[in-house]
Amino acid sequence: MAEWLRDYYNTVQEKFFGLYVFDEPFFVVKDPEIAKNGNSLPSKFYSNSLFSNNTVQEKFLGLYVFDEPFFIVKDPKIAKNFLLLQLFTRKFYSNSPFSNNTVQEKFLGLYVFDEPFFVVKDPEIAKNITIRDFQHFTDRQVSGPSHDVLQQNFLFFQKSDVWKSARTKVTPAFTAGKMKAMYHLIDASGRDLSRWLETNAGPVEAKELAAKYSTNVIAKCAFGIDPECFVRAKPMFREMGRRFFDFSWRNGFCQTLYFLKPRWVDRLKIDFVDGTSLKYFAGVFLDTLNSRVDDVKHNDFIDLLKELRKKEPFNDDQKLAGVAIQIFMAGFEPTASTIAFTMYEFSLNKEVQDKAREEVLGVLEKYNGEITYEAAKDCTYLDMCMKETIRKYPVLPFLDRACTENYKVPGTDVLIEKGTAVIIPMYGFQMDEQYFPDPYKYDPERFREKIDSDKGLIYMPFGEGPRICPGERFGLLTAKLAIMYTIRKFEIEKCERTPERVEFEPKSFLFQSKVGLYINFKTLN
Ligand code: HEM
Repeated sequence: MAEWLRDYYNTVQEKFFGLYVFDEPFFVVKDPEIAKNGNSLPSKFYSNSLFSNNTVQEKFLGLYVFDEPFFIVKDPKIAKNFLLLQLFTRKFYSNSPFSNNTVQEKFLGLYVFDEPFFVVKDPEIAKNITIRDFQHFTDRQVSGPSHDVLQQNFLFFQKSDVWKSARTKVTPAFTAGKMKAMYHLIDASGRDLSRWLETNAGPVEAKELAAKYSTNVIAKCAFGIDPECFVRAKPMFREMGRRFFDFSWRNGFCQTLYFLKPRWVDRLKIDFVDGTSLKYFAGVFLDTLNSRVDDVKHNDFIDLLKELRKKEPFNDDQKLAGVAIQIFMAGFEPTASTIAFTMYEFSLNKEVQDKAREEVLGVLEKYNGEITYEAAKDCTYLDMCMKETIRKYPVLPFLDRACTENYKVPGTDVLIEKGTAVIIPMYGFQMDEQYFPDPYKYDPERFREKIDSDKGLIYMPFGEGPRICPGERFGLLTAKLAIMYTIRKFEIEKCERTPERVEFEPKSFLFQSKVGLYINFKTLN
């Protein structure tokens, strides 16, 4: 990467160029005169005496002194507010802070602290990295915490052969047949949601509503319990789940470090999520596992994990608990977020909502008014709506990979060295108007035709390649059912507290709205 930055440096004719680090512009100096003047950094830079007509108006700037990046802060808020992980990926992707430079290129590089990151802007390179040349990028850059057996068994964090073996064992849990077998558990949660709305119609915070529903679903499927999120005032399962991704400084800081400074995580033994919640979920899972009589089949994830107990490397119950917690963690939040953002967009786009309802009611006539697995499959317009939701709100802002074998970018002299972090800014691609015109418009019609990925990736809400999300089918079915149960009986409307547009929470590495997504649910006549 250092080499690449040198190339980058050599191609720029200007005396300086710009880069974004997080969502803020960096000013990189190429001119010896400017660099020399930089010796008296603090006063000169701070006082604007060098570049009075340009970027030193910004709140901070950066420069290289030889090959060391320096970051000069001019704004007191920045230190507090640097966890803008999700937005930096889009800004990098879409525009250069200084318009005439190399961000027109197919990729760019940057330092995050002292680590080089390779940022992809080209669909073909994105496809090569995730699929065709996957053998060079088998791992994620994110830390694989070695200090804790539960978190070590999160598939998302696992590396190389350990990941490959675990992934092979877990994949059979997500086939269409397994989804069908678990359908009754998801459906029961859909009924809970619908019943709750019947007595609580009016303004409701959609994310909390959706999180209760998806927590019910995954608790039933992976922990064998019903947490009764729609019945109890403060269900423990939900309260503990909330701690995983709430907007605390602890989560913001630690979870960002997992992606940007994995070595610190290992050294400092930092947990990705709150330790009390981890212990709680492990306890619930192990209680269920140990109480199950061997020959009774439940057709849920626990059955599969019980099978795995007999085999390596899942011969330790703590490891199995880690897998169950991963299913919960990776599953409940993205699913809830997809449901909530779909409801939110329906509240703003009545014609889309009406069309989806018309389809659902039409399909249900064929199934005697019953929502079934087959009925859900028949709602193809609703599929288009889901796809549009996760285009605009893709849960994760980017895909991350680590280069596991030196890789020469085809058609260039650029070498990505083993160990370099790679970022594919999914949000950038999915909001790029050359691929998705008028990108802020919620328009499910974009998905009437299949997105062409022959030449490269432009749409990847579940990731791509061997590390693609295994829960895609499960997540989409769960989200679809929630919407079907809602719109068949309720009109979703804007209310006074509905935000005009969504602003993303800067402390979260996932896309989450900064404010509650309040919307009105009105019973249909
Ligand atoms: C709408 C819902 C969901 C979305 C948008 C979503 C999105 C994603 C994305 C973008 C990735 C990273 C893929 C990559 O790096 O190429 C991922 C990974 C993963 N997801 Fe999902 N996900 C969803 C639901 C679920 C569900 C329901 C489960 C489990 C029940 C799940 C389990 C996982 C796991 C275990 C991984 C890591 C896979 C690996 O590294 O091999 N996800 N998901």
